[in-house]
Amino acid sequence: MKVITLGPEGTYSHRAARAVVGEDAGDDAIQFTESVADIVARVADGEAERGVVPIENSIEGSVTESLDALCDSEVAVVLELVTPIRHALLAQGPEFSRVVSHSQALAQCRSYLEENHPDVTQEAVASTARGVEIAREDPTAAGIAHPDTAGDDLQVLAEGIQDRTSNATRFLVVAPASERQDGGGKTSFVVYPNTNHPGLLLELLEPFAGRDINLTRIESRPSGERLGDYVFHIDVAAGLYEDRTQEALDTVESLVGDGWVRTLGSYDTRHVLY
Ligand SMILES: O=C(O)C(=O)C[C@]1(C(=O)O)C=C[C@@H](O)C=C1
Repeated sequence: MKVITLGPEGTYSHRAARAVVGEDAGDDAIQFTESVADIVARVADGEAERGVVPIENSIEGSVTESLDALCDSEVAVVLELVTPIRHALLAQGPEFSRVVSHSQALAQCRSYLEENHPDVTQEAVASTARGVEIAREDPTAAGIAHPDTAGDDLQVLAEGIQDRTSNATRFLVVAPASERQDGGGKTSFVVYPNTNHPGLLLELLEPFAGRDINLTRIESRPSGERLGDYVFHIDVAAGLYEDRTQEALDTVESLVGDGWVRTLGSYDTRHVLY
């Protein structure tokens, strides 16, 4: 199975993608791109069978680029992967003047950096692994990434530098929309009401609450159409195979007259340790 994820090699997304292709898969089973939106678009276009994208971190919250990509391209979600994230500080030596990493990784290590390296500048790049590549070429740069990315030429200056030991990131495995599943313990929807009136959100959530369906997450993102206009990402702890989920979905669809509801499908959760 061809899987595409965030590169270059060595990102946390790459580590999560390995769980999808299996340990025995060849090197060419995983392809890389440096944009999350591109991962989702290439799966939607049928160029890759699966895509692995980070969606939410326990410290820093949503990966908004991924949420927006799920609105812009039509795909299905077929699996959720949850992995612990333990960051290391990597550089050619202990003297460096800038830290280069993914914005999520920098934010997850905010307290550590403030306490230990208050004077270094912080630069966000497309991935943790891209930051490591920069550190490999530039002695003034340090990366924040998985310690295994250090190789022979970088020193692991500190390990476990995330602000909480419980740090974990949730990844979604996306597939072409035709592979949308009804089976699984969770279901994701994207709802664009395209209207606004008092109690609208309450009306959209009542169909779930009234059927005893637990919401595991709701996130609003700007629709991009106009200020104050939102798209809602809703995850529930129920599968589409259940009557109660179908009934709730029918009610939500009837509420969004000029808007739309995208059903991303049902899926299970796998916890991946590495
Ligand atoms: O840069 C990486 O290594 C990624 O896979 C991206 C990403 C993210 O977007 O959250 C994945 C897991 C960690 O939370 C840090 C960065």
